[in-house]
Amino acid sequence: MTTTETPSNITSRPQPATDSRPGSNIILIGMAGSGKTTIGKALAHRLGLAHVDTDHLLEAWWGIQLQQLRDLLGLEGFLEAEKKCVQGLILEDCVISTGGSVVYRAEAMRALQALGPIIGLTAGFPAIAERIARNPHRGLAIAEGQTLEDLYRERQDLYQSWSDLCIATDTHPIAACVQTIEEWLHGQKEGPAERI
Ligand SMILES: Nc1ncnc2c1ncn2[C@@H]1O[C@H](COP(=O)(O)OP(=O)(O)OP(=O)(O)O)[C@@H](O)[C@H]1O
Ligand SMILES: O=C(O)C1=C[C@@H](O)[C@@H](O)[C@H](O)C1
Ligand SMILES: [Mg+2]
Repeated sequence: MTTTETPSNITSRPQPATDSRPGSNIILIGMAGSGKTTIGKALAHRLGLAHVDTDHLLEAWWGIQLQQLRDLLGLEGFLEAEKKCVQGLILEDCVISTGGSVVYRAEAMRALQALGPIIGLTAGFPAIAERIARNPHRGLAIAEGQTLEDLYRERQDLYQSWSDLCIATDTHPIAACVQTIEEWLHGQKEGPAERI
């Protein structure tokens, strides 16, 4: 080791290996309750990949639940913490489920784009409202005075514009969503990537 090298085993973050394959992950985005965690786990299992959920990383890093973190940091602070978490990801061959609010930070989305194709999970507002009501402990990055429907409408174009593929999770069961994603990924390996 020369004197200019940083001892990588002590303080520096691990860097991607020189033979790393950027883009080998699969990223899921979508509204809270759209199924990022559920489909992410099932897809990872199906493909034999590891599953990483950035919501769980944030909770582990801060040691508190997401809604508590949102309350502690405020909306902007939460979005910044989520962005930093995503920008710090160094991953290969993982299915990455994200938080619903990650689309509010373009830098975070560009970091995700570098990690692999982005799949947007969609569902109509009634299904999202029902799924969120079923799990009231689910955190939400919602501004004061905003309704869930406002939030849903505000985000639709964002999710769509960052997605390489969109899959409806309210009209297809989990296994069918996983199969469609798997087939699409297979097609991507054979031909050039296409935004649909
Ligand atoms: N086809 C489907 N795909 C995914 N989830 C489905 C489907 N049908 C029903 N569900 C249900 O919808 C819910 C989706 O919740 P999940 O926690 O996976 O969403 P999420 O996008 O990760 O939300 P959050 O952003 O809050 O983490 C689960 O209760 C799941 O069982
Ligand atoms: O859609 C949202 O606003 C959120 C969804 C969750 O995944 C968490 O990332 C967080 O609670 C915010
Ligand atoms: Mg989730």
